[in-house]
Amino acid sequence: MEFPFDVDALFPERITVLDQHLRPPARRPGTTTPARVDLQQQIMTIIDELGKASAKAQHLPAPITSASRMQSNRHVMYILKDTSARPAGKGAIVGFLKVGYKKLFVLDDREAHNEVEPLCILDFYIHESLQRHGHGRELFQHMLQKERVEPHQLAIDRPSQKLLKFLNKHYNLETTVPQVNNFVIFEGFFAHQHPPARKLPPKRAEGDIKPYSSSDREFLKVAVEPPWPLNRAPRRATPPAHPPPRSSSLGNSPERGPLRPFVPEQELLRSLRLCPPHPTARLLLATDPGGSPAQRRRTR
Ligand SMILES: CC(=O)SCCNC(=O)CCNC(=O)[C@H](O)C(C)(C)COP(=O)(O)OP(=O)(O)OC[C@H]1O[C@@H](n2cnc3c(N)ncnc32)[C@H](O)[C@@H]1OP(=O)(O)O
Repeated sequence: MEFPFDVDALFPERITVLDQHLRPPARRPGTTTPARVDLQQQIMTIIDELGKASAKAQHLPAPITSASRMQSNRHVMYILKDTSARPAGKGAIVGFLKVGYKKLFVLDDREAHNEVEPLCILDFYIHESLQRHGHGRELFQHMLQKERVEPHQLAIDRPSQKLLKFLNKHYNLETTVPQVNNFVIFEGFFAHQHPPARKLPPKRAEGDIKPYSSSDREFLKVAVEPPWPLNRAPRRATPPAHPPPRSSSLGNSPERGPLRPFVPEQELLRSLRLCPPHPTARLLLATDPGGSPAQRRRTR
């Protein structure tokens, strides 16, 4: 992937690691140094283009990786440059891997909920012309070493078939532990929780708790939709004009339909007993004059 500026000078190392600050790496001695703001603009251009290419490769309706999303999240991007081909002496980018810690509720093999904060594979892309040349493995290995994690300790955000094959081939990851969210975890995930699953800080104030295992890809569906099960259609006296969304089963992501009115209170409370609380639900209960504190406690 080529750019109209000198990628080779911008990223002196074969693999560059970027965090939310998008700081330009130190340049090689003797290279002219453009203004810092220009360098950061170049980095933002690279990230945006990589995000678009990755989305296209995965048939996503919109990129899940962009410079602005990097700046507003605590994700880490590993970017691999091509050190062999140097078109017009400006270098090229081979691909990237994006990771980040996320608080998730995952099921173990006894189907019990566990609150964990593992390192997650969020986005991964190698340029089409260079796939199956070992570049993906090189990036992945580098990330594992830097982050000090073992492959079975990772959670993967809705992996593609190619990524599942990749993980199987290079890391023998095959048997998954079925989940009800979009993350895939493999056998062995629960065997070693320290590290990488970060020790969680003391219980946060209720308002701070994030939605149920929110995937980075959620916003691709309906941006303002509340999470499952709050998005289920209310019971209706007359049949709906359209068939209801497919029901979910263990191991599959719940199918999300378009934004619907909230479920009736009793059904909502029943659903909430089955899953961790969500701020939207708390807001509903807090504004409901009939919702007693006892009812509210049941949602914890
Ligand atoms: C959470 C997420 O990010 S999900 C999205 C993952 N990204 C994508 O699907 C985008 C398109 N794919 C890619 O960019 C790349 O194929 C990656 C990132 C998945 C792997 O990078 P590569 O450089 O191709 O991997 P690398 O060369 O190190 O390993 C090759 C192995 O990956 C798997 N793989 C890679 N491409 C394919 C493919 N087209 N079909 C099937 N398996 C594939 C295979 O196991 C392959 O081994 P094989 O060639 O012996 O069958």
